[in-house]
Amino acid sequence: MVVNFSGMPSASSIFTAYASLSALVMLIQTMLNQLMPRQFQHYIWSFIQNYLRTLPSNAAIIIEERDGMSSNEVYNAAEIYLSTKIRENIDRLKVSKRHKDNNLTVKFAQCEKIVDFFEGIELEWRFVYEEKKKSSKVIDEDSDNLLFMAEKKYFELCFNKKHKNKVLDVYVPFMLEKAKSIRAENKVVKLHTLASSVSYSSSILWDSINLQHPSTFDTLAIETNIKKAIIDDLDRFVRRKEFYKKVGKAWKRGYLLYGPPGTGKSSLIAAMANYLKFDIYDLELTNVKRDSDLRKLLLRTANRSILVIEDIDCSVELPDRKELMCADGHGRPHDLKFTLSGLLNFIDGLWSSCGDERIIVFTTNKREKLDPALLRPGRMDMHIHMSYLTPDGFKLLASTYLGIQGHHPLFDEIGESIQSMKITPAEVAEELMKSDDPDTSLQGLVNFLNCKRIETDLSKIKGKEENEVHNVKGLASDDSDIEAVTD
Ligand SMILES: Nc1ncnc2c1ncn2[C@@H]1O[C@H](COP(=O)(O)OP(=O)(O)OP(=O)(O)O)[C@@H](O)[C@H]1O
Ligand SMILES: [Mg+2]
Repeated sequence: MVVNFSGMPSASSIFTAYASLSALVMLIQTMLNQLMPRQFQHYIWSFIQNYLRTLPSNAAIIIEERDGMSSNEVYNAAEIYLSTKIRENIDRLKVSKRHKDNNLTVKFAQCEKIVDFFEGIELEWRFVYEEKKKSSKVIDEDSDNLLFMAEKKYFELCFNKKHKNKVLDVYVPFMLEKAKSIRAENKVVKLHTLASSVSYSSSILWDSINLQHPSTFDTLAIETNIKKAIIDDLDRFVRRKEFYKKVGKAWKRGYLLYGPPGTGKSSLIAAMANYLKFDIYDLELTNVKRDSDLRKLLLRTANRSILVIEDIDCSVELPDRKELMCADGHGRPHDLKFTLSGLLNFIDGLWSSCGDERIIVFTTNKREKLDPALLRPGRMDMHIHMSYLTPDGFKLLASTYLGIQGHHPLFDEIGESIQSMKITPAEVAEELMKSDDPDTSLQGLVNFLNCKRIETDLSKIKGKEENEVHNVKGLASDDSDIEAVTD
């Protein structure tokens, strides 16, 4: 952190001076705004500031918006931190909202001040905005954009000189941390998907939209102990930065979600993202043609994110690298397709060591169809079985979809049916959405479950009959051909 100290007057005297001057300052400001040209206003302001700086025993930290060509993290943090103090402290506010934001951004306007108290220290913040006479061109290091610098913005933080070390060593880091957690709280979770115009020649890019999936751990109907184990695992993962460093492992975690369609695999991923406020990168393997594309895409994923590869069993044929080398004929690695080993090695190696707090999730309907390389111990840290609905899971759905908190006369009947059949949460959720009236919805569900039971019984009978015919045929053709019988 680069600190810019101005040789400064005393905090108490500057505060007293500000206090007594404050009314006068407001008056002058109003007059200036109305009567004088902008340049002259600026001159008067500089004069007042310089006068205040001559007061003894005060220190001030200047926090400029930019540090040379790159943006200043302390400035950004100060802006966020102070936005939480603004409403109660000052009356002139700047309010804005970008399209992608959920909340209003509140900043304080030129020459307003905020007094903050930290462990008995009084700290006064002021925001200063200066227009430069001549604009200068610089390249923004963060975004590579060309900027025209026609203004200078900075915060001035004044306090008593004797607290200089504490302010620098404790208060400023405290403010940085606070800003980080506020930023995380307000973060809009994004869903990154592959840009649609994909061809062999053009490179593939991520496209992002706000994740609108409302699934949370509260709305997810899965067994309570599984839910708790997942939440505990995620919590442990995010707080273990030092642990991963100590043991020399990349800070990443892999989850394999498996189970029938409609049991909540995708909903669980959304719940994880909403819980951690991590962005999701949905990697559609069918759109990726080459190992090199895959590497590029993976390297363009941000930290604190979840990389998702859905339906890994059927999304793409992943031939083994050896086969491809043979196909090439010269023993050269083939680049026209990508390989499962390429994917897994890259994820385990370079990708995870290039970033922090990476989560990777694979989903499948059929775990038994997966390549053994994926199931190898240590590859995926947690295998989560998403199964059919349980009576408890149903109660949670009834509470989320219909607002029924306690018991309902139809619950026992529905519970018994759910217990004895394979019903997915998706099927039940669909039934519960059919009416606004809870009684009608539940009755609809009872009817649905009865029909399903009849269908299941019928198909069982049909299956049994076919099996019997099959057995008789097998025995008739060849007594020893047990394989044919069992097939
Ligand atoms: N466990 C669950 N808890 C709450 N709602 C669920 C659950 N499972 C499914 N649903 C509901 O069913 C819909 C479909 O579920 P989801 O897409 O998460 O299933 P999936 O397991 O990913 O299915 P697929 O294997 O077809 O991708 C969800 O939008 C949600 O409304
Ligand atoms: Mg899914």
